[in-house]
Amino acid sequence: MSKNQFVPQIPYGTRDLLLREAKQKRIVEGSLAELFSRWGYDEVVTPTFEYIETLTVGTGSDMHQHVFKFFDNNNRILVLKPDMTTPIARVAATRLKDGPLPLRLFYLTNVFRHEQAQAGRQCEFYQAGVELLGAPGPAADAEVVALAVETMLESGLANFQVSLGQVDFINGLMAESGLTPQCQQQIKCAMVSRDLVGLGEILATSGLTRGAQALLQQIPLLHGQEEMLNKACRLVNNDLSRRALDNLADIRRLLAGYGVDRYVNFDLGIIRDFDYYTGMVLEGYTPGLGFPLCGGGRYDKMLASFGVDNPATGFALGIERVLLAMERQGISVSVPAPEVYIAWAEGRLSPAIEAAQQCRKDGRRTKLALAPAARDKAELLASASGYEELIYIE
Ligand SMILES: N[C@@H](Cc1c[nH]c[nH+]1)C(=O)O
Repeated sequence: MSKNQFVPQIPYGTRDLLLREAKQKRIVEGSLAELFSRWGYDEVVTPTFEYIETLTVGTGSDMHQHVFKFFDNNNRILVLKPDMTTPIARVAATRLKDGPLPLRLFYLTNVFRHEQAQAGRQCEFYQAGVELLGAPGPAADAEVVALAVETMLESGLANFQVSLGQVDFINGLMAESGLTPQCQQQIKCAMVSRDLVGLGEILATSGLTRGAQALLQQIPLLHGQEEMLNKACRLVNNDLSRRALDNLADIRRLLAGYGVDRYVNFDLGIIRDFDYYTGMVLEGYTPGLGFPLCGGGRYDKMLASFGVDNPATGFALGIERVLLAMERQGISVSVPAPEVYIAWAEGRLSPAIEAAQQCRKDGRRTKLALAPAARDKAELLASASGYEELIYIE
């Protein structure tokens, strides 16, 4: 073997989805596409890459470090899309701006973010999601939360929870504290990564009173059912946070009508890694997976950045994360078995082709042997590969 033999590799954070995995992905995506259309959502497909100015609208400065960048022939910077919310906001504010509102759009796509790769968390990954544009208020948020729950049920998961937070709850507390924007940002970063020790250290040097520190330190621990919202309401002293809690209670009331409220709880410590959220935020979790299966929320300012001032809300689900959770929980996606294997004796290829074409016309999954084989060998091969039927042409 030559010393410099070429070993083909794939880039960091990418994966080949082979055979069964690719089939499972397609089955899950197919059933989600049907679910979304049953809820009145229409599919959109946008370019894989766009100009950096477009795709980083509202995502926060941190996102610049996480996008894959390259240049076009005119030296303009392009990026691979890190999510679909921004491209959909662009489409809604441009080509779809004169259509009736609200707009209900869905997507199934790969997205790209530079991350520390691990199982269920690659740099290229697949999302199924919806965006509901042009509708303010809890009715739209409740629809999105209910659909997030249905999405996970449709994928085959049973053991999961969708947690709801509200960015204005934390914003109100930050404003109440009088901390500098820089210190507020540090606190939010510690909360995004659920780093309670780091949060404690930042608060200890923040100059806040002990009472104010204790209040902010408690935020990540504020999760539970509706009683927790009442408890949180007693802790805060500002209208923004109180209105945020009322908003969550309104959404929760509507969710009861969808029959999904047992899958929903509250977590006031949720801070998403995109800066564009302006209201309710959601994250879906399942045991055994240390990161959310789905995430989303309300983003009422993003469309204004594209020139059309409309509210919006939505969520996206990580397809590989769902498949990984199902595998870990022993839930199988039933992949259709191969149906017919057509083998043939020496000189009988033409009638075998005819037989194969007939089976395919009849809608049966059919594989045709490409070389002659003895019947006993063909029988062995067909049963080892799990075919339902062998047709042997002699
Ligand atoms: N784009 C977000 C999810 C989302 C959809 N709509 C609103 N938020 C993400 O990838 O996490």
